[in-house]
Amino acid sequence: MEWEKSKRLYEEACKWIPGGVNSPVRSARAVGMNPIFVKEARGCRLVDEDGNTYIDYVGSWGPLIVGHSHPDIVEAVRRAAEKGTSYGIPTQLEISMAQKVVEMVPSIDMVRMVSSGTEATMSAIRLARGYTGRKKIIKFNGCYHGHGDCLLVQSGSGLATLGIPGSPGIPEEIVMHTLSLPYNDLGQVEEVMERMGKEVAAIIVEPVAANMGVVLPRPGFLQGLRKLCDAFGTVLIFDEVISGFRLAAGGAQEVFGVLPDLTCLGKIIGGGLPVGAYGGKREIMMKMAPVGDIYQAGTLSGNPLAMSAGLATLNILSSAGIYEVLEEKANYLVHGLAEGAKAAGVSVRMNRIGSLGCGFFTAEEVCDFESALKADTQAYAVFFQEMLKGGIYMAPSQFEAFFVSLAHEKSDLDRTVEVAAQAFERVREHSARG
Ligand SMILES: NCC(=O)CCC(=O)O
Repeated sequence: MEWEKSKRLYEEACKWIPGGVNSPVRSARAVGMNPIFVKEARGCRLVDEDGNTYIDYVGSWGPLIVGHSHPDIVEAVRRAAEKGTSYGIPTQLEISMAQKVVEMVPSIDMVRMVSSGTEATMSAIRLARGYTGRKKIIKFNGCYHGHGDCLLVQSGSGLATLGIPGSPGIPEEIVMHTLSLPYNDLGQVEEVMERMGKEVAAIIVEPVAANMGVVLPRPGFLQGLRKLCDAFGTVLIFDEVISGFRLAAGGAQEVFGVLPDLTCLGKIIGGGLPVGAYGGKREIMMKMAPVGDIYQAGTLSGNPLAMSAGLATLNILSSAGIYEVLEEKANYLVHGLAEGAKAAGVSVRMNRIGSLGCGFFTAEEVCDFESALKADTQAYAVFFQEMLKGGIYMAPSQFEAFFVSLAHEKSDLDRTVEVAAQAFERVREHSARG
């Protein structure tokens, strides 16, 4: 496989864009490569500028659950664009979107659209603080809630890939109110809440952590957070930017039967266009301006193109049996991958829920950030490179998820398993060489 054109484009990009990328996670540095430059994509397939084709498991980091350039989405965006791309004036589309979200997500009574997941979490935190009149927030190590200042503490995603805990440029006065605790350790949360629960505005959590690889909540963890928030008058925020509409129509809260006070959404709700949303209990949401005095705004919030793409996606996801289909595809894939790793004698921990998954190159159970960080990132780099050469595009980091879409056919999954079997062999050879 040749990457001549991608290489040239990368060199050119680096002259004008820091690191050649508009988001650090797109860099392939951690896996010892340059990024590929995409020309186009359809279904589950990407085509790069050199004409190489890949089966894609990144899906734009989650939004493309129905696959690339799905005809319904393309048509919805085209129709919307013909009527204007943005007004900054309310549209009926925004009502349809709000109704759809309220119908699908169990805990949401009212919702506000924004333009990214980062905006959603920033706004939800402000709302929780404004509503409670408290400053402190609790988050969890390895969870990533976008790049807003007060949440960039012990974060996953690109920070985990780069091995950095936070970012210069964030004054300590801003993060002094953020406490980051180990994911899945309810005991520690209880202890902190006993001490200072009345000062804690919000507990924010990815109900399924998907930015340190994928880590599932232990039985009772989410329920325990709910109880603590009830006991101390703290707002429970689920960041379902990744898990929302991915695990089920109602996201992780539906799957685990735990209802947060506020939910942050993004990715799938925009069908591949820039979007975010936060919503929840009416009583809390009504504190937002212009009815209340907590402020949040946006030129492109509720953008008609994004609403149209999002609604078209949510309509597909509302059909009966869709999540069972996704479950079946992802289960099939993960079984195949696990068998390949076993046959090659490589220790891989497959963590999966629905069409969201990850393989950690470690023999130990991965249940939090600490155990995730024990994964062998060199082994992952070898795996990534071999998969890429075989025409399979995985996330260029051990600490990101893979996403199975409705567009992945059995033959695509079979091909993936076949390439992976070889890739695991290369990993074993590489490890044997030390
Ligand atoms: N876990 C990574 C993402 O969700 C993608 C957002 C980004 O570009 O940082």
